[in-house]
Amino acid sequence: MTKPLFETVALIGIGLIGSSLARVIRAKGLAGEVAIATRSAETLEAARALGLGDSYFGSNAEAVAKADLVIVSVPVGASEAVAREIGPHLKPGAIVTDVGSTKASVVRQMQPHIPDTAHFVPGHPIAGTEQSGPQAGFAELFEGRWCILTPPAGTDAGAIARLAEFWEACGSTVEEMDPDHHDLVLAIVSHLPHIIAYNIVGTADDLEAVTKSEVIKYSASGFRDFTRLAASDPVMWRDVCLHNKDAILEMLARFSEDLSSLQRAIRWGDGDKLFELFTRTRGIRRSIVEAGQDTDAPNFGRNAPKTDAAE
Ligand SMILES: NC(=O)C1=CN([C@@H]2O[C@H](COP(=O)(O)OP(=O)(O)OC[C@H]3O[C@@H](n4cnc5c(N)ncnc54)[C@H](O)[C@@H]3O)[C@@H](O)[C@H]2O)C=CC1
Ligand SMILES: O=C(O)C(=O)Cc1ccc(O)cc1
Repeated sequence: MTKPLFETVALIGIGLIGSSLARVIRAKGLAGEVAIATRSAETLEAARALGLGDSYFGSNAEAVAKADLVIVSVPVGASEAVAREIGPHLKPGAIVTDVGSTKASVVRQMQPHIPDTAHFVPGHPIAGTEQSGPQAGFAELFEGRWCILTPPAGTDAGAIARLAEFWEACGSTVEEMDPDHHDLVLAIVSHLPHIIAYNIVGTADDLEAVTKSEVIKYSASGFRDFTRLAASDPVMWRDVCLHNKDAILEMLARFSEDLSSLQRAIRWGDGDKLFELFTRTRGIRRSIVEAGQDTDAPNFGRNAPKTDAAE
């Protein structure tokens, strides 16, 4: 086995993403030692039972003391609390990163607590599923996926390169981006689809005539795809909405305008307009498939083993 990229990696938060990292680190020998801390004692015990790490800590501060790389994988609303706890205990030269789905807010929350002696390089793997918890992770999650890094100006280039090397070893392709740009792009390609899914499933559930058994019985694959997204973790997605508020509201405004236009076309029987839009969007799907970005739905969970939580 080749030399590990990092002597000790600390994983703060051991849910879907943290546990997938633990598994790929072990599978590819990317660290000499993996230290794990998470908020609840129950989750820590679950991680221990799954054998995800080498050492387990009830305190985030204790877990980072020896670490060369610290990866924070918690809901974005918990980022500041975690940074405040770990900041004073970081080893000089340590790299601190995160995996949060929003970036500008995470930078605002964490950066003030990271000492100058450490390197802060925020990140976001564009890889996940609707599941959560330490049982849900799998080593192949990051394979063939993008990982976006949003280092603040002036970040040590060597630290960025080492983190990029880590993500590449996990199977990802790394891109650098400005945090605000990241938040705008992700608002339309990831956050809005989830919000729309939560909304349509909620609307269907509210309609007495098609509730419960009929929603399940007659749901065609289109609606089923929405129910998968709408089964995503409520804490995580509450935090994404609260912490990428401006970009999401901007994209929702655009979305509502376009939806009104579609509504008008249906009301006035404007078949040409409907045909033009549906033809254009079909082309977009085809170009995604041709680019090898998608094989078949559901895209993001393609390698996920079936677990009870998935049912
Ligand atoms: N689920 C997904 O598909 C993806 C999620 N992300 C991001 O990754 C992060 C983690 O998400 P998941 O792993 O899916 O969530 P999860 O719910 O599976 O795991 C979250 C973990 O954080 C722990 N935690 C919460 N507050 C904490 C605190 N103060 N200190 C220590 N641990 C704490 C929980 O105990 C749990 O182990 C989120 O920021 C999310 O936006 C990024 C890409 C994909
Ligand atoms: O399950 C899906 O379809 C996803 O979209 C997973 C996902 C969720 C959040 C992210 O920040 C990145 C990927």
